[in-house]
Amino acid sequence: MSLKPRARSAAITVRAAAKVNLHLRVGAVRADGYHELTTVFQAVSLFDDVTVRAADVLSVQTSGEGAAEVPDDPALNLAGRAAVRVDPDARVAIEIGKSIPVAGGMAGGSADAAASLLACTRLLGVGWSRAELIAAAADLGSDVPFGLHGGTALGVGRGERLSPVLSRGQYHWVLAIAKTGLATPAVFAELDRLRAKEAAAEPVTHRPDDLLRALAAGEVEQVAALLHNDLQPAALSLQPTLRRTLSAGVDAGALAGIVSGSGPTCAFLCADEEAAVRVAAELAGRGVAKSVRTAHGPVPGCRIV
Ligand SMILES: C[C@@](CO)(OP(=O)(O)O)[C@H](O)COP(=O)(O)OP(=O)(O)OC[C@H]1O[C@@H](n2ccc(N)nc2=O)[C@H](O)[C@@H]1O
Ligand SMILES: Nc1ncnc2c1ncn2[C@@H]1O[C@H](COP(=O)(O)OP(=O)(O)O)[C@@H](O)[C@H]1O
Repeated sequence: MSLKPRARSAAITVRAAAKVNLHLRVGAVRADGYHELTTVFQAVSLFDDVTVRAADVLSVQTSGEGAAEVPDDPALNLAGRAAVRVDPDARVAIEIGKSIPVAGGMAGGSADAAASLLACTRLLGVGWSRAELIAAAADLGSDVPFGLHGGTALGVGRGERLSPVLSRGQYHWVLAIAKTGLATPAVFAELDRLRAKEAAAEPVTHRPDDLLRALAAGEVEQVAALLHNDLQPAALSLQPTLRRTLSAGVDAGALAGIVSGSGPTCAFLCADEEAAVRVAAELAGRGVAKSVRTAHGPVPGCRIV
């Protein structure tokens, strides 16, 4: 007789959002190999859908944007690993419908992990508190707690310790999705290499008070002027063609452009929705990206649909 918690419903689908880092300062390498960082995340309206149902064995199937680059082995797929974190003997079939670019610096895998955690706890009737859910998320990856949280948040530590940020208004983005991805560890390693070469001063990771004030006031132009990413030089060093993408977006009328997290997706903040549609059309015509999307933020974190 099985002592496993019983499945309570046939299938649960959780929708999970992508993120951009409005601000990302990378500090020193810690003893555990991670970098201390300070970041401001904003969840944006590109979504993956993760559906979990009871099954005989654990499996993961991915469809949609970039599915061929996502591992289906549950031991490698972050959504499969999340299911095992909920129950080491989880017998669930996980289906991921991807819209978030893979290895794009938009935390798609982390979003899927967060969605799978939420879906599996519900499906398997695991009565975790919110704190237990967040702790499991942090075990799975630095960006996973933000996948649950959504909205706008300040992240410290390795990015997993979050506090909510007051943000007024909607921000309209154009996302230029690159032909090939960048692996997050490689981008951090490239930053270390560049810093060692330049004998740079000790990096600073203090709270970005000016940006937090601009977000609270809903001043989009001010937010655009304050976008910052310490990983950008490393991403540009690994994919030099991104320089052309960044200038093309600004030439097309965006207020500012930035590499999203570890890249290579370039995110352009626009004055309003109309401007974003114009910039997206112009950028698509220049052929500097595999695809161009518009999105707005902030949007909520994982939710059951
Ligand atoms: C850079 C950021 C910005 O939000 O995300 P992406 O842009 O890649 O999505 C995050 O810091 C990534 O978060 P996540 O993708 O969850 O990373 P993890 O799985 O925790 O770590 C993957 C690898 O990235 C490096 N890493 C990550 C976080 C951190 N604070 N310091 C690091 O050095 C380490 O090499 C680590 O082994
Ligand atoms: N569910 C998943 N979705 C996407 N990538 C995944 C997933 N599970 C594991 N991966 C692996 O993680 C790598 C980085 O994933 P992703 O989260 O898309 O990028 P980033 O860290 O740049 O935001 C991918 O190249 C892939 O090999």
